[in-house]
Amino acid sequence: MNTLKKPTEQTTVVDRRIEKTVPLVTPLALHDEFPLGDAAARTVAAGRQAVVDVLNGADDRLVVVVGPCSVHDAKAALEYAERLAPVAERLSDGLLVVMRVYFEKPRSTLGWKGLINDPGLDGSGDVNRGLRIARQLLVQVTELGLPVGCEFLDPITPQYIADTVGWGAIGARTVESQVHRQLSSGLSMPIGMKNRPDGSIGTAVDAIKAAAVPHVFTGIDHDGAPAILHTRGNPDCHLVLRGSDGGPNYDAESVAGAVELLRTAGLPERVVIDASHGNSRKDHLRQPVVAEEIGAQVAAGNKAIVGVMLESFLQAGRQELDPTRELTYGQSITDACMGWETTVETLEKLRDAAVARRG
Ligand SMILES: O=C[C@H](O)[C@H](O)COP(=O)(O)O
Ligand SMILES: C=C(OP(=O)(O)O)C(=O)O
Repeated sequence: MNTLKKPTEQTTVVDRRIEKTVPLVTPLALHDEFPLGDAAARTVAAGRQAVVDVLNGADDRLVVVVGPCSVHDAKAALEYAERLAPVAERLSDGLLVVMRVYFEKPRSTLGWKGLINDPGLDGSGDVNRGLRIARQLLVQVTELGLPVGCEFLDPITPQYIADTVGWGAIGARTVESQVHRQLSSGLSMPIGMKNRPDGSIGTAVDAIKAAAVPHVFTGIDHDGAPAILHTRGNPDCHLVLRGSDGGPNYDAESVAGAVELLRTAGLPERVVIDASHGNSRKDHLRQPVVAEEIGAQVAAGNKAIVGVMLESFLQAGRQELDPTRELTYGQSITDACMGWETTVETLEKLRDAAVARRG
């Protein structure tokens, strides 16, 4: 219910297209309900620092951000995390594994906008429930010792979940947005800036520069009260090459071009490469091939490649969100993902590539 009291004349001009307003849980209440324990907080802090060390060349491993395109079922996502944790440990001499736990989906036009926005998968928009499920899962995954990666899309939600996140992304569709650049300047973890869907890398380079410095913008504080946020600037933003509508940009020539752009901009020469999206043309069968080609560049000594992103779930492929039939357990309802076995093989090859580069 909108409770603003207004004179009659004003009621004819205010909120003409707001159907209803529902109170939102406060960040503090959600933190109290699902607290991040000491061990989980250590996982977050250590994960962030390890990513920064890889970005800065102090750690010669590859960061691999791997997991479902989106979480729509917390049970399946937790099962995935339970499988991933021991694999991450086994390959930790070459890889720093961060699990993709994505709750916010930017859409090209329309579509399901992710579990925080619509946990019922039916357009009912129960954001309070979505935030609860999301935070609980994030805490559970970090309790397994796995650092978590999220895309930040809504400028309000970080207050609810950002303390659990080890690595963040600003997506291809929002990398040009001042709101997201300001937000990144205040986020506590390293942020990957993706190239634009049309392929513009310059826009992501601009985002890295913009987020590196302090900003002042409006948001909410932990009590949920409106607040003016003064940020410190984020020195740990970096480029993510995700291909484009026109084709991939993971090949050696494209990577060299991107690194040159970073060098010319006076930025550290480091890139994460997303093997999915424009680089696989959203074909999950292409992802292991792309990852292998990225691995070959790494094994040949390319030190600018500091990370790889993979979209992977328990079951290969994707399914339509169809209310008339039951969903297949552990399969993506957004972009197609690699299945579990292929994921493990791909991670093992990337680990070998990182170890070969060291040698
Ligand atoms: O990662 C997921 C999708 O690529 C992204 O949300 C855009 O999806 P859409 O083009 O199907 O809307
Ligand atoms: C939406 C995503 O990617 P992009 O912004 O590159 O399309 C994603 O990684 O979920």
